[in-house]
Amino acid sequence: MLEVQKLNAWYGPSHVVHDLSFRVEEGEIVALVGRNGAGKTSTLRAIMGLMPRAEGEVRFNGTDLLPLGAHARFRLGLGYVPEERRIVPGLTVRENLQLGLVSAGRTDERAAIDEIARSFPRLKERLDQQGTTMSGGEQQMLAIARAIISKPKMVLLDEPSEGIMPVLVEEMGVLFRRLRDQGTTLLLVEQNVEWALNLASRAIIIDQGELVHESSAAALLADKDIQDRYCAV
Ligand SMILES: Nc1ncnc2c1ncn2[C@@H]1O[C@H](COP(=O)(O)OP(=O)(O)OP(=O)(O)O)[C@@H](O)[C@H]1O
Repeated sequence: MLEVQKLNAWYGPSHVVHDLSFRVEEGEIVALVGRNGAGKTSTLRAIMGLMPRAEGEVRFNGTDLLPLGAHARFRLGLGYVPEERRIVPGLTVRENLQLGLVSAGRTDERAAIDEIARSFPRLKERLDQQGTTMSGGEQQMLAIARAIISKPKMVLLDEPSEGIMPVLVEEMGVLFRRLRDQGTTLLLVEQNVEWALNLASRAIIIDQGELVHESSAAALLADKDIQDRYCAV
């Protein structure tokens, strides 16, 4: 579904992603891990068209994404939950969800919001509340809901469990498994390595912008040496 070939990316003069190649198959959860500053966020941003400069090839269901703008990538069915969540201040939960529909060009608004509210009971009770007045974990759930309301084929998630209380992290895991079972493909960047590896079928590690390890998630879960070498905080 997603084929990344010799991807390179830069912030100005700093070259932060180096010849990165990996694939994500349809319907799987892939964990992308590595220590702080390894280049995980930059990789997701390059896939989404949000890096100042990116070169190489990123194919999504055969279409080369790099020549396309970020908006066109959303429309092809790629969803993105950035690390900083970007819940819009001054807008209610419902209005934040509507933004997800608008950017994907989906118009059956009432049905879409009813449907998403069933999957996120915590949001259902708060549809008319300001999004930014919710807890950090609830805002993260809103950011995820906003990304999946348009039914993307694949979602890139940047450290969704960061700073979230354990009960919500648990709920998030259930949600990700359900999304996968419904056919959504997930690329999950995480610092919470054990949690991510328990959800994923495959794992990729990047270090200093390069791919240094690729295996089944179970194999990496069992390999504490590699985890310590590349994922220790
Ligand atoms: N806006 C920016 N301008 C310049 N350099 C940046 C910028 N954002 C990140 N970098 C640098 O790019 C490199 C990769 O950072 P990136 O955020 O992709 O790593 P990461 O693995 O996602 O780490 P983290 O877990 O801390 O988010 C780091 O050296 C970082 O300092």
